[in-house]
Amino acid sequence: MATERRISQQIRMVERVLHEYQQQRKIPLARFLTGFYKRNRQMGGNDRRTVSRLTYHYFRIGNAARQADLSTRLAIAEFLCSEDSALVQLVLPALYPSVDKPMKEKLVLLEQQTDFRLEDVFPYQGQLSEGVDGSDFVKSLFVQPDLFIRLRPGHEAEVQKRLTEEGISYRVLGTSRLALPNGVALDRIRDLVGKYEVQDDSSQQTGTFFNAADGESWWDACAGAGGKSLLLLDSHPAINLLVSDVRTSILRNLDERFEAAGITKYRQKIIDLTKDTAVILGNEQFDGIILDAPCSGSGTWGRTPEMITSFDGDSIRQFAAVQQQAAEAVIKHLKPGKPLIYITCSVFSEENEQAIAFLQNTGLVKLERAELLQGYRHRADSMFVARLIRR
Ligand SMILES: C[S@@+](CC[C@H](N)C(=O)[O-])C[C@H]1O[C@@H](n2cnc3c(N)ncnc32)[C@H](O)[C@@H]1O
Repeated sequence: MATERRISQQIRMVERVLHEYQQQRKIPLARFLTGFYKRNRQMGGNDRRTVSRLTYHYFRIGNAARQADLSTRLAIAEFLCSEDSALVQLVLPALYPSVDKPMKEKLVLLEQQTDFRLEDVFPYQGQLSEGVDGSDFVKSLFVQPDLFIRLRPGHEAEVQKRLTEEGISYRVLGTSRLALPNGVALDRIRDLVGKYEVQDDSSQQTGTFFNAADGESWWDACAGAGGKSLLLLDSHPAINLLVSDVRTSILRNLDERFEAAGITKYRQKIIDLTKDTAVILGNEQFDGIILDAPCSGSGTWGRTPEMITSFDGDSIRQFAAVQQQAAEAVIKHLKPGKPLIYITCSVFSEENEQAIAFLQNTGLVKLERAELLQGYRHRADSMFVARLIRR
């Protein structure tokens, strides 16, 4: 009975979270929850963890079973996304014995016994890129992706040794790639700062498209906090790098990250790629340009499932317009025969292969290689990357 009361309280708390979150929808759920718990200090650690889990699961089922009342909907989401749940036991007792069954079986049971329909979860199935299996992609949204780190050159053995000493479990994916359970507080291991980078596995894979050479000059034109730049510099330390972004604040994060990594030799500028870049760059020409374009982020929604329902589908077109404009702007600064690396963390064709088709149609570039990195198949982000050569 005590458990029943506790679960009812947790459901009411989730209701409050959802109601308050509705008012400020623009911020990520993770940030909202941090603020919510600060305002509700009476909540204990267990309640916080449960409320966070329930809220994330609620968003993971997107638009499915929308007509169901909150407790049923939470139970459906819990059934699908967890291997055990007191809430399922209470609200959907007939399904509870199957809560630890494989997802495939659970989906069949849910569709037989509730209003849940897989096709209702993700509203943009028709807009997916070639090479994305719609059904597998949607199922990946029910699972929290892993945390991936890239071990910086020379520190591979030390980082693994320290993780083991700290009792942190990890999977080795390659000489410098590790997968860890999400939520591991790595930053508390102070002596490892600068020796690894938190970087999604697909993001790390984009580096195989760079193929730079010593002495070349490269421009990371949407550098953000510098994830791709660090990847580039770690494999090609002897290049000359310009980093730019439209946001000053994010470039400050980049500076801090570069400092921690011991990287001091780079140029930095604030450049808005939707404006005339010649004002700042003159006619400077580069041997390689990375355009990690602003995008819908739909390949990362396993980490931010609140986006499944809050994303405005019309904005895909707006992102695509900015991507085309930005790519045309940077291509002007590329030497003939040299590569533009176009990257998105989107699974939408309008931001991916259609952007490439547009750029090829300008006659300015030819496509060397493109790939949809199917992170959704192994608990990572999904990304698109293309290498285009300036004619
Ligand atoms: C996908 S993020 C870059 C992530 C970064 N490359 C990394 O690996 O960590 C896209 C970046 O594009 C920047 N951006 C958005 N609009 C822009 C514009 N008009 N001109 C230049 N940069 C822009 C954003 O500020 C954001 O940092």
